[in-house]
Amino acid sequence: MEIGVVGNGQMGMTLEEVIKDTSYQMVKMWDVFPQDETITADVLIDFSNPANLTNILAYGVKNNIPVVIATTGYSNQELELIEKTAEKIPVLFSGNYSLGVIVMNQVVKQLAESLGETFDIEIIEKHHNKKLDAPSGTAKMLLDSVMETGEFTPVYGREGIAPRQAREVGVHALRGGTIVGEHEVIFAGTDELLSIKHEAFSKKIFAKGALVGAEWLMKQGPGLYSMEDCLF
Ligand SMILES: NC(=O)C1=CN([C@@H]2O[C@H](COP(=O)(O)OP(=O)(O)OC[C@H]3O[C@@H](n4cnc5c(N)ncnc54)[C@H](OP(=O)(O)O)[C@@H]3O)[C@@H](O)[C@H]2O)C=CC1
Ligand SMILES: O=C(O)C1=N[C@H](C(=O)O)C[C@H](O)C1
Repeated sequence: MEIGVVGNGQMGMTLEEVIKDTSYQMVKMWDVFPQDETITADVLIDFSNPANLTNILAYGVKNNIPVVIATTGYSNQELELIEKTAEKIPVLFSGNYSLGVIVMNQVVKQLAESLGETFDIEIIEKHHNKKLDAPSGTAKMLLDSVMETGEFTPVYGREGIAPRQAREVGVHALRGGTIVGEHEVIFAGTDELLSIKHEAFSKKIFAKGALVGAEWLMKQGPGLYSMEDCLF
């Protein structure tokens, strides 16, 4: 598999390192993806910035190349563009490519179905002090899973007199040091609390997951896929 890597920051460099231990080749790496790229690859993997999205998707469509999107922090308009483009080429999109988080997301859905009526749900994410977007792509994915199960209102942080309302889902973003990524969802009931937490100890888990996704995506037709589609 010949891979084009978009992003030569922390994740791009981690992916390059991980690719070296496989039979795959990295054909090129970009920080800013140009409008007129001519190089060919079997698949693009993007760990960069939403600013690259339009050019990446246009390149994918023009050359009929599948795209794995790992960048986070997209606007609703950009998410619509991803959906539209996936009608033409295979696109894999996940706020998190680690196996643990994908399974956690499934469990959160089940817990929200069972407990959402009676327990209070809060999502807490912690990341390094270089992270640009908040809340994290993973926190948004976990929130979407809760929202699928019923009528909930997201509340992003609290300040001042802000008593909790029924069916709120609190979402809290913490930033500091070199935390790789931590996500916790708590289900707080009367006199009991259930929580599920994932901690990443290395960025390699995301790179390895994206490669599993890329290999799988190359065998799919046009469509918008999740890592759940890929793994289960
Ligand atoms: N889905 C997942 O599993 C994971 C997703 N991510 C996401 O991947 C993305 C990259 O993360 P990470 O490598 O840590 O970030 P870095 O800041 O280390 O790297 C960002 C890269 O994007 C490039 N870039 C291109 N255009 C812009 C722009 N307009 N503004 C800023 N950067 C730009 C940077 O180029 P330059 O250096 O020239 O500025 C750099 O190569 C983030 O969105 C992050 O949330 C991260 C880990 C896991
Ligand atoms: O920016 C990061 O570092 C990470 N971003 C992803 C997110 O926004 O959820 C995934 C992971 O937690 C690391």
